[in-house]
Amino acid sequence: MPPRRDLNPSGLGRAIINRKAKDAKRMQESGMYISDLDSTSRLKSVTQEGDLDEFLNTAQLAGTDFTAERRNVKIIQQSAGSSQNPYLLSEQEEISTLQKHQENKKRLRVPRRPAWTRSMTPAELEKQEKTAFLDWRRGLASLQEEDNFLLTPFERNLEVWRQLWRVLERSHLVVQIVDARNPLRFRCEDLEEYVHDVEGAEGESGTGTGKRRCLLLINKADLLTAAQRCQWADYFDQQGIQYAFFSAANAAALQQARREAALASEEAAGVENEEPEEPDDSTDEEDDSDDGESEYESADEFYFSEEEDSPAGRDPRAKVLSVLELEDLFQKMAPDLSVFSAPNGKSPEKLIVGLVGYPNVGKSSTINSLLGEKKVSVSSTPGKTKHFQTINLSDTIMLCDCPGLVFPQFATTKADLICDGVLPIDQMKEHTGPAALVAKRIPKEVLEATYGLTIKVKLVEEGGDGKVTAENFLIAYAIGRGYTRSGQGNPDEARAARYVMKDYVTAKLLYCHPPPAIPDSSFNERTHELALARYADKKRAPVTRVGKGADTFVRTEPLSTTAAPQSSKSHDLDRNFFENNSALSPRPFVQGSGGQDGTSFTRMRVYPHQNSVADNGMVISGRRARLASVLANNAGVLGEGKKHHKKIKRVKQRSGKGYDD
Ligand SMILES: Nc1nc2c(ncn2[C@@H]2O[C@H](COP(=O)(O)OP(=O)(O)OP(=O)(O)O)[C@@H](O)[C@H]2O)c(=O)[nH]1
Repeated sequence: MPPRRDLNPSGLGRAIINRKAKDAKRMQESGMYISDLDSTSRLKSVTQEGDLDEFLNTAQLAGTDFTAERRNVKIIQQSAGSSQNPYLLSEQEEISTLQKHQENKKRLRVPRRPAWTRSMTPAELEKQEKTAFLDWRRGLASLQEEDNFLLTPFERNLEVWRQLWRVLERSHLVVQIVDARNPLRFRCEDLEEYVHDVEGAEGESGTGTGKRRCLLLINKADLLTAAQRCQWADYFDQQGIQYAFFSAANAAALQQARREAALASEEAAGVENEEPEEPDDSTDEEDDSDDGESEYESADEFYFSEEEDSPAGRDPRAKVLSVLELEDLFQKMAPDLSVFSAPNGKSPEKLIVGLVGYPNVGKSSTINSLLGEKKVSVSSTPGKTKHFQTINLSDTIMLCDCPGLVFPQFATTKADLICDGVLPIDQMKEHTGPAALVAKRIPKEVLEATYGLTIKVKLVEEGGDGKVTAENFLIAYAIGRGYTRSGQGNPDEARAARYVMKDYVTAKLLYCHPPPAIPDSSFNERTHELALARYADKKRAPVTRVGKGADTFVRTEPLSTTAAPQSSKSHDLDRNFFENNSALSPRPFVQGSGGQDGTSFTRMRVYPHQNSVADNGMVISGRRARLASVLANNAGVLGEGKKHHKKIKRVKQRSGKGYDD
């Protein structure tokens, strides 16, 4: 007998189907035309759209009939024989482009949330937000098409902007976090203007405007020398910008040291390592568990401890604030909360600090360091934070973390955005542009010393210009690491580029943009000197060359730390030496085969960049270097605990560092 049909149509399966259909309908209405969406994909950051996507999304947002218009096709022509990368601008083009940007910067706006009241229905609210958003997108499109401006990929998903609107409405102090290596790239001036225009959370006209405050927090300040921070401080002072330097990485290192010191003193006192008890309210220490892993391993080598003793290092404007100093600054900068009174006359109980910024500038790390705990997941992949979160920092402060947002900006190139860590490297389709920028910004000697490579360049006598190009750098890197393309075994430049770009973004290859009117070369001179000192003892990887015809030979070059072009005499000498002493010559590095000399894996050998130079010139490990620098700068801070988080239990989380989820 066939099984009886279930006569009840309201089973779980039907409920799921109904739910999906409802979600899909809502999504259609909210601005994304795709239908298979759940709550996370609604918040997916959309910074790059194909023409068709853009066309359909615009049509969807408009919710009306549309007529397709033919777009003008721009052809970028490159003169034959030019060494200029077609994905980058020439020097002249860059100057005129920047000038044009400066003149038109007021036209780049953050989308505003239209005024709203509690009496509006959700549908009305939705409709007016979509209309305003569409107008905003049209404005940017006309900037691109009519005025021929090139814009950076910017956030196009209305849902993500809605997150920003909510964060701004809730916050009393809006902290814009920027990356110290390029603060102006990450600073959105219009956001600061918008903060002053934002209406109150109650949506009643005039209740919130002009009351919120802004602060520019320059995170990753550990990557700047004290002198560089002073130069930036001069610039920000001139512009009347409220700013502070901070390093979430230094703060985390200090917190870890505090935990280790506490653990060591417990052990010294002979305390049994039993199940940890709930911490006592009267103690300062907040946590006793630790996985011993630093979140900032990749950038660990950059601490300018010796700089802190210089006159620039003693300039209070250039000081890298500690966590407690930053918290104090929030309080000092806070507006009077009584002006934010709700209609019932009650003032807010806590200061709400909104944290806003581009992806990957370190918002989550800053929050973690403020909390002294890992509460927000940190990743080197941009765009990890998807939804805004509120976190109680203390009895008086609440943090509000906004997802990373790519604000509209005039573009120089997409390559710049990859270098700035705004666009994910794993989605990089064109690698020569970003690699050419790295080769232009980091001197040849530093590239060679960092990777232990010898980069061959075309000298003037050979018809070249003696400069490192993306191509010869990537080829040297790929050969040194044994990255070959399947098939003919040619060097895999695309793969090499991905590794190099990750190193650039995580600051293993460090370049800092100077304030306007300060030349690049002088600004980064000390940074490059320190990088050279750090890798001074690093050996060069052998270069494998294949000659032509009967003369074909494979040889390795001597290990040297200089990169002078070889004369024919030394060429012969080398050849002689290596052919006769092939047993002595180093073997090329083969991935997975252990150390470069064929011995077993050691961290020092495989990751030699994780060394740093101490004040006395000695090479010390990254974490020790960071700590030395932080301690030099904050004498006595090891004992400085934070009372208000002692109860938070640390949840062990994968850092995501070095991996892409
Ligand atoms: N050197 C250095 N690196 C830092 C610092 N703060 C964060 N980083 C690194 O920057 C990367 C991004 O940090 P996150 O805290 O995840 O950045 P986020 O702004 O929250 O990123 P989204 O989640 O994409 O919005 C990670 O690789 C961090 O290790 C710092 O003060 N110094």
